[in-house]
Amino acid sequence: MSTPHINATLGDFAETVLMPGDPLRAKYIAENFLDDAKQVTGVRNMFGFTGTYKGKPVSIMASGMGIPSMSIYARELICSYNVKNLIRIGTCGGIGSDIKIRDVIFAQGASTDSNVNRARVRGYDFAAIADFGLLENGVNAARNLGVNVKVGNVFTTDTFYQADSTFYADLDKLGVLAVDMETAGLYGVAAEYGVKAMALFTVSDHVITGEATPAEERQNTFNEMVKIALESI
Ligand SMILES: O=P(O)(O)O[C@H]1O[C@H](CO)[C@@H](O)[C@H]1O
Ligand SMILES: O=c1cc[nH]c(=O)[nH]1
Repeated sequence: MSTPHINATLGDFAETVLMPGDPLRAKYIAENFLDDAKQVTGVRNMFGFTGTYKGKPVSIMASGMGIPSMSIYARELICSYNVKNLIRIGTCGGIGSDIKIRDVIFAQGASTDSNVNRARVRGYDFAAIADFGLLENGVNAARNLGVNVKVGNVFTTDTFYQADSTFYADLDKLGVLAVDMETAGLYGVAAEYGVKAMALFTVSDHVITGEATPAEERQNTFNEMVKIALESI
């Protein structure tokens, strides 16, 4: 059995799937963190792998960039492959003045300029939130690994290149920690189908100060976040 975008068979995915945006990061994680990893899907090069971490089955599946792409993969994983826990492991742009590049941030909630979640509630606001259990496990795993994390509201945008950069200052005043492009969509899909979702990120750049992580350091901070996610399951 396959879906329009995933050519795996039922049983190929574990109940818990970690989702980076980038397919090559999915491959990197499978090769460097999992035991007995095998590729289970590759339609459009949106790679998915299943293996074990410390004996527990886990899958890694890329989401691509943006809410529409994430929503397609999340929906197909849930409805056709019985996935129950979706954990986004991404990069984000820092917004808050106390957010530094390389920080790890958990998205307790995700605001958005997309209409997808309002469409789910007849045009009203929908508070897109992380599953509390996944969030708690993630924060505890970070504490056990000695990693300081920030937890709060993020903003999921459809527009990577904002025309008006003062928008970020407005978000900062509202306490929004960071910007990404998928989390509000993931939380909306998970709520619609009654499964659990959570997102954590490493801060790759700061959208107000312009500071960015040097490429060679990006992998190290990314590894830290992957370890937190894997230890949390
Ligand atoms: O690193 P990933 O997980 O792709 O996340 C961030 O990076 C992409 C933009 O460069 C968007 O997908 C954004 O959400
Ligand atoms: O979505 C994202 C991710 C990283 N940096 C940004 O500015 N935006």
